[in-house]
Amino acid sequence: MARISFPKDFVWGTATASYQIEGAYDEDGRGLSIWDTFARTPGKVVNGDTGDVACDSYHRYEEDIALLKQLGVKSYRFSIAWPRIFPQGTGEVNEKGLDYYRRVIDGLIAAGIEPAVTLYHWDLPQALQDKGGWDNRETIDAFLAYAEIVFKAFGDKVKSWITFNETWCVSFLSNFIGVHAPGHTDLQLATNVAHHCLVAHGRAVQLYRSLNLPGQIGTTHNLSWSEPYTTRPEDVEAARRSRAWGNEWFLEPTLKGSYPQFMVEWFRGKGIEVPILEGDMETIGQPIDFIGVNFYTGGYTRYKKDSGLFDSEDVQVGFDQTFIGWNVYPEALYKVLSWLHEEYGDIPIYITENGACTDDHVAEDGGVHDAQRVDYYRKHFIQCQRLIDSGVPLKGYYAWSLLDNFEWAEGYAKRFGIVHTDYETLERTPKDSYYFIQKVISEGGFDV
Ligand SMILES: OC[C@@H]1[C@@H](O)[C@H](O)[C@@H](O)c2nc(CNc3ccccc3)cn21
Repeated sequence: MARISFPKDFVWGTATASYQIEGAYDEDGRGLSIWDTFARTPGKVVNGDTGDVACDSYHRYEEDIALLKQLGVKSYRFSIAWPRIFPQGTGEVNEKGLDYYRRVIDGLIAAGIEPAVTLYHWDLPQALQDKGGWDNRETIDAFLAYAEIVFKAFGDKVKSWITFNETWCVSFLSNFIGVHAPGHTDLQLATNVAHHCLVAHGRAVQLYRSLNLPGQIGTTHNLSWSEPYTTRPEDVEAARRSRAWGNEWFLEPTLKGSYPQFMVEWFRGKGIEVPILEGDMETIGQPIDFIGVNFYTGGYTRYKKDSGLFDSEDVQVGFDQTFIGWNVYPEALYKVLSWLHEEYGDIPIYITENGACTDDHVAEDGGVHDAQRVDYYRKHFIQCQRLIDSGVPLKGYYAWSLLDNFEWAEGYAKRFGIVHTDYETLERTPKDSYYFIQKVISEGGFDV
C-alpha cells in the first residue's frame, strides 16, 4: 500500500466563474455581457440555456461559502463580473456590484477561506464588444480602469489575483473556432484578440505593482498535451505545432516576453501577423508571482496534410473519456507541468482548474454517486504527488468546479461540479467526489 501525501502548506481550493454561477443577470445594475447576448442567439447554447439564473449564487453565496467551509479548502477561486462593476464597460461605477463582491469576500474571510479572484473569466461588457471588443486596443484601457477599481476596493483583503482565465479560449476558441462568445471565425481577428488580452494582462500586473498591495498576481492558461501518435518526424512536428498553439503561444510571451518564432513563421505563412506595437512584449512579459494552469485532458496527434491549422489531426484511441468526450489522461498532467518547469524555470504553479464531466443524478438514497469523477480526481492527485516529488513547484490545486453550473455552449447539460445543482430548486447536494476531496484535505492525502 502506497501513500499519497501533500505538503501541509499545499493550497486546496475549488473554482467557479461569475457568469456560470451567479444568475441575477439584470439585478442591482448589472449590465449585459457578451455571454448574455451569445446565449440568447438561437443555436449557440444547448437547449437555449442562459446564465440568467444559473446557480443563483448572487443570492445563495452564503450557502456556497458554507459548502466550502465544510469541504475544508484553504482558498476559493471565483471571478468578478466586469458588467457588475461597469455596466457599460466604462464610465460610472455600479456600487451595488462592488457591494456584492464585498459580501462574498468578507464571508469567505470570516469562514477562514482565502479569496482568489479572476479579473476576467469571459464576460466582457456587451457595450465594449459593440465597439470592437478585444480586437479594439482601447478595450485594454477599459480593462485597466476596471482592474484599478477592484484592486483598490478589495486589494487589502484579496491576496491572490488572476488577470485572465484562458486567453486561448478568449481569443481562438471564441473568435476563430467560434463556439464561444462573441462567436467570430476570423484567425487574424483572433490573433489580435490574443495579443491585446496579453497586453492587458501585462498592464494590469504593472498597475497592481504600482499600488503596492500585499498580495500575488499571475494569470491562468489552459494547457493541453498533444503527444505524437508515432515517433515519425512528421507526427512529432505536427504534435509540436498543435501543442504550441495553446501552450507556447501564451506562455512564451507571458514568461519570456516573446512569441515562439517557429509558430510566428507558421502563421506568417498563412498571412497572419501579430499586431505588436513598440513596448508590447516588454509589457506582456512583466514578471508575475505564479502561473495558473487549467488542465483537463490530453491525447495523440499525427500529421495530416492540409488538415486544420497545423497539418495535423487528433487520434482518438486508447483512452477512456468523460461525459463531455474528453480523454482521461492523468499522466499528461505530469508531462505538461514537467515540461513547463523545464522550459520556464521555478515559477510557482497552481493548478487553477482540473475536473471531470460525468452524467450525474441524485440517487434514491439522496446521494450523487459520481464514481468516475472520484477516480478522475484520485488519478490526477497521484500525478500532483509525482510533480511535487520531482521538484516541480506545484503550490496548489483548485477543483473545477464547486457546483454544477452553466457550462458555456453546453448549457446545463454538462456537469463538472463536486456539488450537484438542482436547476429547478437550486438545491445543492454534495456528491461522493466532494466527500472524497474533503477526506483528502483533512487527512493530507490518501492510500493507493
Ligand atoms: O469546461 C469546463 C471548464 C469551464 O467550465 C471553465 O469556465 C473554463 O475555465 C474551462 N476551461 C477548460 C479547458 N479549456 C477548454 C477547451 C475547450 C472548450 C472549453 C474549455 C475547461 N473549463
